[in-house]
Amino acid sequence: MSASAHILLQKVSVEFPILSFRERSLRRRFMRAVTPFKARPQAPTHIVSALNDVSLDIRAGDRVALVGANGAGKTTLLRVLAGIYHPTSGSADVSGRCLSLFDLAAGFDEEATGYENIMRRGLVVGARRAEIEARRAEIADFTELGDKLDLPLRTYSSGMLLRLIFAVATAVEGEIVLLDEWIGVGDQQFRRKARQRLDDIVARAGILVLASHDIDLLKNTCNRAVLLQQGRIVTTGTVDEIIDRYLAGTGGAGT
Ligand SMILES: Nc1ncnc2c1ncn2[C@@H]1O[C@H](COP(=O)(O)OP(=O)(O)OP(=O)(O)O)[C@@H](O)[C@H]1O
Repeated sequence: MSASAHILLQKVSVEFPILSFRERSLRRRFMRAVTPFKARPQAPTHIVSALNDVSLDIRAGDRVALVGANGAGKTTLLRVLAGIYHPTSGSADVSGRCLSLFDLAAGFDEEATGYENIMRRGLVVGARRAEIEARRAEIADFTELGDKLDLPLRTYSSGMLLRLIFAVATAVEGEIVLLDEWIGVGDQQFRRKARQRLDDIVARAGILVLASHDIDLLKNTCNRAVLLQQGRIVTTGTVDEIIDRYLAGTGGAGT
């Protein structure tokens, strides 16, 4: 297990400015472009505050459960840790290589072959070209897709696609593993194999951050938990304490 992994979030907020539908229409955008600046009406925007003043110190050995109702900010927090979103204010320092096991379909190209996609997606998850080339045969073997890897992705069944996506996403190791729900893919036999691979990756990681609504999974996998509500941390503690509190409705949906 990597002992050097460390995450330090200090007062992190993430806001999304939302343009109104009217403002996004092509005609409106054209009119704005041709209207002198002073004569333009103010853009009617709405701001969604997805994370608000979030501070966390996560160290090697921590298996952190992100707990909260729909829209609480769990995925946004994972995306900040993965470097996909930058904080609107505050700072996010993440030391250690991150393996982001969510948004898995990003970086795949329907028209490219399975083999070409192994390289494309590998680069998206931050692996080096030489590293992916060295692991190409192992990734191909893991998918059990054989000659189908020479065909474009658009010819794959959904199960075949998931095998490829999972095999590539888990081909490189991370000191920090970020998971948005546990991944279960494929038919029964592949699912067992995938579960074993994921268990091994998590066991070797220095830090795990797992967002899920599956209480048993969180209790069995994590040792710490963070309860989020409307983008704010309500409380942190042991996974049992926090889940009991969440289930009791303190920080749950609608509270
Ligand atoms: N790209 C975006 N643009 C605008 N608002 C967003 C965006 N992403 C998230 N949000 C908003 O931020 C808030 C937090 O969303 P997030 O996806 O982080 O919640 P979550 O806790 O992961 O929810 P769930 O359990 O449903 O997956 C929600 O109000 C959501 O509507």
